[in-house]
Amino acid sequence: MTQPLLQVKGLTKRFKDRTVVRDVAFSIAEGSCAALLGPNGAGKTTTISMLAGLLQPTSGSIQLLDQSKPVTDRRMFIGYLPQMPVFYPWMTGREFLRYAAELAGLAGRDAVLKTDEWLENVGLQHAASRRIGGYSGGMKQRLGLAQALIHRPKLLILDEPVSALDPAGRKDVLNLLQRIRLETTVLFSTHVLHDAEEICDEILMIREGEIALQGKLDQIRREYSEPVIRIEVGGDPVSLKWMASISSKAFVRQAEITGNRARLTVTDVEKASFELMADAVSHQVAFRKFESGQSTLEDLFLKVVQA
Ligand SMILES: Nc1ncnc2c1ncn2[C@@H]1O[C@H](COP(=O)(O)OP(=O)(O)OP(=O)(O)O)[C@@H](O)[C@H]1O
Repeated sequence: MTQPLLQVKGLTKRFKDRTVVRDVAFSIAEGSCAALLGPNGAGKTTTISMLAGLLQPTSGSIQLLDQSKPVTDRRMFIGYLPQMPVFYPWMTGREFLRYAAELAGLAGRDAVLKTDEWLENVGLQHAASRRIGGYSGGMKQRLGLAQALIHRPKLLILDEPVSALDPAGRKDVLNLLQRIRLETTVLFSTHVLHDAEEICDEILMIREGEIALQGKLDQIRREYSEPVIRIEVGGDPVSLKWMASISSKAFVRQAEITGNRARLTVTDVEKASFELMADAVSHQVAFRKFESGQSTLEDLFLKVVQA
């Protein structure tokens, strides 16, 4: 069993009379990659800021553990990249990273060596002598990652690391995170499920400041996947009337019908497909689309978020 690296209990943050993070509890095992997933305003940045030590919790505990022993030097243990990292645009990439290395406690030759090593790791060696003001969003984010990792932290915490990037920048940063996660435990926040699915093995879904769902991605996928049928019919009165009647079928557990489209959660996908088709043919319904399969994590995410 892998050791927990981070243990959070009862974490709560109130701003004046408003509670924006409420009784959040989770733990992150060494070597895992966890996504804190939630819609805008769910409380991701507030939670991450408390974990990074930038915001004082109203109550609750955050424990960092190294081989089961409490960590005292948080600065060396954690690498952190905020949602909007601030760079000095007049500095070169190399100057900035050297400065970051010194701030992280590295000195002299060690700082120089680490600076070069990380410029190369994030693919910025050729741009190292250029001013950051001329960097693209993806380059800045890679520089931010190098800054967060230069002191070899055990835990890397990132707040929406790819949200502001174009598809190419996003891919660059996700690839880099994929590589890093082989040796560093990663926690990152995102409101994009796809980003979480791409590199993470654990998810924590947060909604209105509370954890709505958490666990291993595979397990959640298995546990919550349900047989689903999606139908689209023509806009004629006969088809629409039939559509409005299908939610009462015995095999339909849940129906979301909007006009000529329906998404049905059913008990048995084969039986339901057969009966729906036979019924539609006998009523002369104009089918445009009929799709059967399992619900996706996206369906679950939307359900959790919209609940
Ligand atoms: N300093 C503050 N004072 C008062 N309310 C705050 C403060 N910081 C955040 N909030 C509120 O707390 C809630 C959660 O904000 P937070 O930034 O943590 O959400 P988020 O999930 O990171 O959202 P986003 O994806 O938009 O960044 C929001 O309603 C926000 O307005």
